[in-house]
Amino acid sequence: MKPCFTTSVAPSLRFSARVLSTAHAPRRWTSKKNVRMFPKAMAPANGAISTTSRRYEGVSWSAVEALCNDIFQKAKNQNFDVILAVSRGGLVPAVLLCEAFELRNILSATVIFYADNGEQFFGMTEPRFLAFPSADALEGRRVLVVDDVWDSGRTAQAVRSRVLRAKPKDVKVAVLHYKPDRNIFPGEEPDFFSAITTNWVVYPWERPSPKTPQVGLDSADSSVKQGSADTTSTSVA
Ligand SMILES: O=P(O)(O)OC[C@H]1O[C@H](OP(=O)(O)OP(=O)(O)O)[C@H](O)[C@@H]1O
Repeated sequence: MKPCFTTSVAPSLRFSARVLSTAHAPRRWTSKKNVRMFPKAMAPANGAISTTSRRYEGVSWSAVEALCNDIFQKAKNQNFDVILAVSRGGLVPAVLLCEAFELRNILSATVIFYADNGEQFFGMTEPRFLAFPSADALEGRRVLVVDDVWDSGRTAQAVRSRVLRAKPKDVKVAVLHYKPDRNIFPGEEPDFFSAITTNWVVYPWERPSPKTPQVGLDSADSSVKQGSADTTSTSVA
C-alpha cells in the first residue's frame, strides 16, 4: 500500500527560535493541505522535516480514515453508548467512529489549551472547558472520549476526569496519535490509539497560517508500519 503521509516543512530560522523558546514545546502546527512549499530540490530527501530536531508529520484524509478504522477494529467489542468528541481535534475522528460504531449519540466537549501557534493560551497550565455535556447525558453510559492526539495527556485526562464526575458506567479514551515520550501521566495512556509518534502531527483539517511552517501531503514520511486498514506514516500500535 502506498504511504499516505508526507512531511515537508519550510526552513525558517525565526520559526526554529520560537519553537525552541517554548517551555512546553507545541505538539503540532497548522497545515496547508497538498501544498508543496519548496522547489523540489530543496525538499528533504525523505519528505521529513527541516528545522531543528522537530519532525513534522502531515496526515492525509485517507490516513485519518485508516487511523479511525484501526481504532474501530480495536474497540468494536466495547458496546459504547455515546461518543464524546473533544473539540476541535476530535470532531472529525468522532464522526468517522460514530459511523463505524453505528452510533447516533455524539456529544462534544469544547476544550482550549493550545493557541493556533501551538503554544499554550496565555500560559494556561491546564485545559479550559468552554462547553461540556450535562451530567445526565453521561451518567450510567459507556462513554468513548475521542480526540486527535494525546500529547502531554492533559486534555484527555481533564476530559476523562470530568466525565467520571458524571458517574458513567464506563469511560475510555481513544486518540489517533499517542506521544508516549511527551505524556506527563506515568501509568496512564489512551485506552485506544492507532499510531505512536514523536512528531508534530498536522491533520488535514487544520488551517494554514502565514506564521507557521507548511506541511505537504504528497510524499512519504519517516517510519511506516501497517495498521489494520491502510497505511500510516507512524508506527501503528
Ligand atoms: O495532550 P495535550 O498536551 O493536552 O494536547 C492534546 C490536545 O491538543 C490539541 O487541542 P488544541 O488545544 O490545540 O485545540 P484544537 O483541537 O481546537 O486545535 C488536541 O486536539 C488535543 O485536544
